Amino acid sequence: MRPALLDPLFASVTSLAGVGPKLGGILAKLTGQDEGEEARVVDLLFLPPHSLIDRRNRPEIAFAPEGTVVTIAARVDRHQLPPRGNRAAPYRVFLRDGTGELALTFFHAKGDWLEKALPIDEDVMVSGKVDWFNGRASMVHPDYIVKASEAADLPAVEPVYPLTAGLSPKVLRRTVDAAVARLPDLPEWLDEALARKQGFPTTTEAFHRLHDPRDTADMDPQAPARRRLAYDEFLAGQVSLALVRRNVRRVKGRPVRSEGELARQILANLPFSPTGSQQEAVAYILKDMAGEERMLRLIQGDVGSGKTLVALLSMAAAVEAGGQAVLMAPTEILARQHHATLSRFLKKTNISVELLTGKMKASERNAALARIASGEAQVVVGTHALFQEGVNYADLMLAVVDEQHRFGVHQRLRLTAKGLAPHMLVMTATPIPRTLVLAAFGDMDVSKLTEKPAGRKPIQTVTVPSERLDEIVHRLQKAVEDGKKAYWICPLVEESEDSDLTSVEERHAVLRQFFGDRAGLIHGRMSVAEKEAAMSAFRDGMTRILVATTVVEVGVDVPDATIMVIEHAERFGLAQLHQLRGRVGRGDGASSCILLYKGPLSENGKARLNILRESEDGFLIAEEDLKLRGEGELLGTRQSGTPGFRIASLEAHGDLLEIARKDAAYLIERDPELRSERGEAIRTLLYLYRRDEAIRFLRAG
Ligand SMILES: Nc1ncnc2c1ncn2[C@@H]1O[C@H](COP(=O)(O)OP(=O)(O)OP(=O)(O)O)[C@@H](O)[C@H]1O
Repeated sequence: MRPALLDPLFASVTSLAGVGPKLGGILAKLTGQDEGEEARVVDLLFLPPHSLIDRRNRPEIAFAPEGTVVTIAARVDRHQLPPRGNRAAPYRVFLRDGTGELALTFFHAKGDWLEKALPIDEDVMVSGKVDWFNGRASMVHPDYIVKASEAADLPAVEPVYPLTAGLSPKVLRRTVDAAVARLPDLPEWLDEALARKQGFPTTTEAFHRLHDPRDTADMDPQAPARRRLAYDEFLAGQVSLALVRRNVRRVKGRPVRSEGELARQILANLPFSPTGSQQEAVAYILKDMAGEERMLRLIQGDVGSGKTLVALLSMAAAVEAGGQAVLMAPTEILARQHHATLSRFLKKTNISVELLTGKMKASERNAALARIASGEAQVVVGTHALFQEGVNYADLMLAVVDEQHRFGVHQRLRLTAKGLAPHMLVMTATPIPRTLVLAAFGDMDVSKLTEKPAGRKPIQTVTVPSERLDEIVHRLQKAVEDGKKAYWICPLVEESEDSDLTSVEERHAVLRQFFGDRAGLIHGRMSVAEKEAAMSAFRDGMTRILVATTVVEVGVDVPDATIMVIEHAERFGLAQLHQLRGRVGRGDGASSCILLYKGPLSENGKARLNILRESEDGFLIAEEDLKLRGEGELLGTRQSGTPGFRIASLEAHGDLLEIARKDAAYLIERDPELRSERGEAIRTLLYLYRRDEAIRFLRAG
C-alpha cells in the first residue's frame, strides 16, 4: 500500500486552493494525463520550469532595454482614463524618474483599483516587460506593482513553466507552489556515501529548489537539485525493471524443446527464404527457450526487417512443444494485420490461429475465450485484451510483445502477475541506442535484425518545398495510372492547434478531385471497422492513394505500396519519419519517399531532413535524432505515454543512469522483497515516481 505520508501528494489537484474543475482539466492536459484521468498534486512537482525571469535588473526608465523584463523604481505622475464609451481604449498610468517617462498600460482595467495601487506622487516599483514605441517606453499589464517601501516583496527571480491554453503563468506558478508546499519529509532512499559523493541535496530540498530557483545556475541540468531528481528518476525506473527481471526469472523457465518440424513446414510454404539476421535471431530465441531460465529477450528490428516471421517461428516452437503462444500488438489494426498474416503463413500447417481484441462482439469473444482456455487455440493474436481478467490460457509458453514503445513495463508485469510464466520476447520497431534500451527496458538480452530481405531496392528520398505540391500531385497521377500505390501522410490536427497544418480530411477532399474514389482516407478518429475497411480497400487496390495521419506509422504492411508522401515533414521526429518511410520499400518494387516541407527551414531542420535523405539505416538515424532532439521525442513519449523521463535527460545525466543501474541491481540482490529500512524507503520512491506496479506484484508473488 502507498505510504500514508504520500497521501497529500496523491490527492487530486482540485484539492489545492483555487483549483476548480476547469483548471483541473487544463492541468490534466498539461501534465499529460490520459483521457478522463485527473492530474494529482504529485504531477505538478514533475513539471520543471524551463527558464527564469530575473527581476533584479533595475535600470532607469530611459535605459530600460526593449522587450526585456525589468524592475523600475519611479514616482506616479498622472492617470489617463480611457475616453468614455470606448471600451477598447486602455487606461494609462504614467510614471517618472530622473531620466524619463514610463506608461503603464491596462486594458479593461478597474479604475478604482488602479487609483489605490498607484496613487499620484507615490514612489512605487513595477516589474514587467518594457516596450519602446515612437521613443516612448511602456509596460503593458505589469507583473508586479508594489509601494517602494514594500520592495522586499518582489521576488528576485521567478521560474517560468511551459504553458497551455487557458492558463496564466501566475496561476500556474501559484498552483505549483501550493503543490510543493504539500511535500512531506521523505525518508532517504539513497546510500549516504553516494549522496555525499555526488553532493546531492535531499529529494524534498531538491524539489523546493527546482521550483524556487535562486539563479540561472539552478536551471543548469547539472545543478545539484536537478541531478538529484534525475538520479531518483533513474533509480525508480531501474529498481522497477530489476524487479520485473528478477521475477520473470525467479519462476523457473520451462525448457521448450522442438525439433523444428513446424518451422520447416512454415518455411517450405513461404515465397522467400529468411535472411541471415532472421535465422540468427530465431536461433538465439530457440536456445533461450530450451534453457532452464525464462527467456527475456528484446528484438530490435529496423523497419521492414521481418520481425513478424521471427515471432512466428518462435511461436511455432512453443506450439510444437505442446504449448500456446501469444502475439500482442499495440493497436487493434496491427493485431488484425498480424492475425491475417499469420493465418496466411500457417495455412498449410495444422496450427490454429485465434484473434482476441477488445472490440469483438460478445459471442465471438466468448467462443475465442473458450478455445483459448481449452488449448484448441494454439497461436493467439490480439491487443492488450489478451491479458485482461477472464482470459485463461490452457498452457501459455511464449508471449511475444510487439511493443513499438506503446506498452511499457506494466503490461509485462500484468502478464507475469497473472501467474503465467511464459518465455518473453519483446519486439521494438524503432531502433534505439543502447543507453535508451537500458533506461526503458533494463538489462535484457538484445538481438538486432540489421539485414533487410534480399531484393529490396533503396528508397529514393527527396525533400520538396510545399509550394511544389501541384507538381507532386501530377506525378502521382502518372504513377497511379501505372498501377502504383501511395500513402499521403498529414500531421495530426487537433481542432485547437494552429490551422495552417493540413488536416487529413481537407487534403483528402482535394486529392479526391484528382483521383476520385481511388483516394482513400484513414485517421485515428475513425472507428475500428472504418479503419479496417480503409486498410483493406488500399491493400486490395480499390483505393490507390491512402491519405492518412500517423496511424499508419506503426507496422502497417502493404508490400506493393511504393510511394510515400509526407506533408510538413519538418514537424516530425526523424525516427518517426523513418518509421513512416518504412511503410514503402517492403517489396520488390522501387520505392520513393517525398518529404514536403514548409519553408524556410532552420539549419537544424535542414540537417535533419538531410540525414534522412542520405541514410536508410534506422540505427544511425536514431543516434542522430538523439543528438538533435533529445530522447523524449525519440521514444515518442508525448504521443504514446511510454516510460519517458520527466526530469532526467540521458544526454545530461547519462553518467547517473549507469550508477543507478548498479545501485538497483545491488539493492535487489540484497533485499529482493524491499523489506530493509532502505527497501522500505525505496518503496516510497517507487510510489512517488509512479513505478509502483512492481510493488503490487511483489506482494502478489
Ligand atoms: N526473408 C524475407 N524475404 C523477403 N520478404 C520478407 C522476408 N521476411 C519478411 N518479409 C516480408 O517483408 C515485409 C516486412 O516484414 P514485417 O512486416 O515482419 O516487418 P517488420 O519487421 O515488422 O517491420 P515494421 O516494423 O516496419 O513493420 C513483409 O511483407 C514480410 O512478408
